[in-house]
Amino acid sequence: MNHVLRRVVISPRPFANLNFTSLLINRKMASTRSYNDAIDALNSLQTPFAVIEARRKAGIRPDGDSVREMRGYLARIGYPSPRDLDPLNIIHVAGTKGKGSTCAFVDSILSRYRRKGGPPTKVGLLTSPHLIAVRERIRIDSSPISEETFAKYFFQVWDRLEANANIAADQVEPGTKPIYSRYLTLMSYHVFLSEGVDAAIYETGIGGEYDATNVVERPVASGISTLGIDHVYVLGGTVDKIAWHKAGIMKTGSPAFTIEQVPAAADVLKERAVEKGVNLKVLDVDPRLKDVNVRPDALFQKKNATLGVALAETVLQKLDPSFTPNPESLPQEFIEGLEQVVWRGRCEVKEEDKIIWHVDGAHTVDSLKMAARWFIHECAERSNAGPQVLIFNQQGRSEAVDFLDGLCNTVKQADPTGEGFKHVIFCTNVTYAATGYKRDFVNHQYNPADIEKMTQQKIFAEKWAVLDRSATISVMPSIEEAINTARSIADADGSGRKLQALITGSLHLVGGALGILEKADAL
Ligand SMILES: Nc1ncnc2c1ncn2[C@@H]1O[C@H](COP(=O)(O)OP(=O)(O)OP(=O)(O)O)[C@@H](O)[C@H]1O
Ligand SMILES: [Mg+2]
Ligand SMILES: [Mg+2]
Repeated sequence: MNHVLRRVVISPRPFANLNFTSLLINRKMASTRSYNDAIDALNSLQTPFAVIEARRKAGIRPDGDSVREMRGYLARIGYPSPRDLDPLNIIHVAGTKGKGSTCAFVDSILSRYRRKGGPPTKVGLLTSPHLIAVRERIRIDSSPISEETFAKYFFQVWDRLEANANIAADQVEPGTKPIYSRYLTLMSYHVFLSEGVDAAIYETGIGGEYDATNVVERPVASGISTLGIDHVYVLGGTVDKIAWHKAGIMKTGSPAFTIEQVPAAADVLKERAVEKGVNLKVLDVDPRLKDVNVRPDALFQKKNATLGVALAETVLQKLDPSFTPNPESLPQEFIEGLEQVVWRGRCEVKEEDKIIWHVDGAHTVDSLKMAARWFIHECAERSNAGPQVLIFNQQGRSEAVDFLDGLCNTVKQADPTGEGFKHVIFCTNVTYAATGYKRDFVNHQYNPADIEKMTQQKIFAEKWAVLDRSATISVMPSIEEAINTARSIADADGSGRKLQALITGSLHLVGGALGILEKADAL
């Protein structure tokens, strides 16, 4: 087993330094205020690892205060009433898996109407997490906002929060700023309203009820994608508890949609819909998708597409009274939107001379099984498929070791040869061997010592050795070295067949890997 620890460049930045960091940022901001300054300032809003640990130990979880605080911050940046968000015609999506994909379908469909002259005329999209760069979380007309636009609005929000530090003091503590992802959510409202967006698609961050995106009171529609287990610490360890949180995005007076769910989740969604007086529609896979080439050709993606279609139809009906859905068939704009959607890092295939890379950001038990089935399906379709290699990571979640059973067994069972992965490489999320993290990936929420010692990766390696005695297992300190290891295996193979590599377990891993494979920002 390769436990060689190379130089890992990380910046631990203890909590005690935060004030100093902010001072430096404030001083620098006055003169330059570039995108990089904005990302540094944003990174200073991350909750440090030590604080997260302390909260966990004390059992502190988000509650209703978090939405009230967001309202206070909105007031400080110039939007005192929740009605101020109405011009955005928000489509709000929650779920354990498929949120981002559903939002991407809606965005892609609406963009076809926009290009025809609308409505809508300008489409906003907020998603999380990011794959390559922070600014990709906030898109207008399907493109991440530019570095200049990001920096401009980032600092407008920053300055307004400071200038109005005492407004809405009954809702949020004076002088504070929202943490990282909440800041981006807050900023997105300002960006979209300032830029004249008239349809905005919002993916929730974690849960729904207490999520920062839940400040919206009158969404055009809410959609709940597939529910399962994730973020157990915040949301609870059973699917009914998780469903309670996600159901929090349904709003009285707005239509809500979901797809088939496991019974425990479906029951909670229905109960909460009744409580709120919401007409929740539970959709079977849309029969109009029969002749639509949704990729990958898998049930989970058809469910995401079904939800996307219903949400897009609802917003189009609101914006254009002459738009009437046809129950028999989908308009050409919908078909093109669904078939040509781009949602990077999910079920993506990249071919090189000696390797075919399969890249998927799955990071829950269920979605990793889905990714494993997709991978085997892809390999089975090729005549020249060589040995299978896995590159995996998941940082900062101790339960991630349990992801490995499903991944290992699904691949073995689904693989006609029954062989499974011949080589398994666990690496950290550090992008490059020599220079460490890209600025957009600096993460103070992980324990730096664990990354330096590759603690998590060694636990994964030990577990895999039990699951599959025949696999060759390596542990690598960076994504770049993991990719190079796979390339060396391909070089040494000599069978003339292409190595089949699956990169999965974390969107950060996948984003870093795509950047390396494309030798550039894959944005
Ligand atoms: N409906 C679904 N059910 C199960 N797995 C899914 C579903 N949709 C997507 N996936 C898997 O989950 C991965 C992430 O998809 P997506 O980005 O749509 O989810 P998400 O809900 O936004 O997740 P997160 O924000 O937690 O990363 C995909 O690459 C795919 O492997
Ligand atoms: Mg998630
Ligand atoms: Mg997402």
